[in-house]
Amino acid sequence: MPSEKAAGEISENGTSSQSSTFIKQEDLASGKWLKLSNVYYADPTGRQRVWEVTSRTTKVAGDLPDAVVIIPILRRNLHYDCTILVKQFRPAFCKYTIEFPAGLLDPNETVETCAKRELKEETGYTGVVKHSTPASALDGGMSNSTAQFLTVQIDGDLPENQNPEQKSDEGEFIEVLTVPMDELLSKLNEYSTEGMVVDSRLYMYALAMEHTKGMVQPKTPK
Ligand SMILES: Nc1nc2c([nH]c(=O)n2[C@H]2C[C@H](O)[C@@H](COP(=O)(O)OP(=O)(O)O)O2)c(=O)[nH]1
Repeated sequence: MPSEKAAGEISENGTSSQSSTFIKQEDLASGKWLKLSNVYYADPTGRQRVWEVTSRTTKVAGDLPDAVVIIPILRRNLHYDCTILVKQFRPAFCKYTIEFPAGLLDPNETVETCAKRELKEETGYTGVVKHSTPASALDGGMSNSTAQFLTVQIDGDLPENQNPEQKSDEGEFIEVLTVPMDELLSKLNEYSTEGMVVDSRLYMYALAMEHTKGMVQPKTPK
């Protein structure tokens, strides 16, 4: 027999019988790039709660994301399809990370223009946008930071992609890694074993590809 739901309990289709509501935001500290705030809200039972939240001071208004992440697909004649990754020192970890190319959206820039600009700056490649996600959460437990993920196809046989040259910003030291799609998960595991921190979205992308290959079968109900 189905049990009675408590107020605010999440139902089977994922909706709540009542919803949480925003009360107010109190800024605690602000630097040049990041802000720390307390967000006060009422939970579905009406009880007031508080959550510590970080946000970027560069956040643009509206539904635009903070950042654009590029999923590059490099196609060349007589080569397996590859993706392009970036290795860089991340002070938050004091370690090198492996990530998809990405960058913050400039004011008045479209996500497509940002994706092409960041891909060019970080890797030297020029490509065509094939797919775009909505703005999605990057770390919802601690930040309101969002990103759109754009799949960009790179024709590696074009003259402009023969000798790709980065256009790095001052203070940016990025190593470009070309990894065959087929070997992505095993390469990421290698990087991890070697002490690098692999970005979780990149990891999940590689893992999902393994799932679709049937090497790791998601369990389905019989
Ligand atoms: N959190 C933080 N962001 C910074 C700092 N300095 C700084 O420039 N930024 C912002 C502005 C930089 O543009 C950005 C660098 O982050 P990346 O993910 O590598 O994106 P990119 O490809 O460079 O746009 O972070 C800082 O000290 N802290």
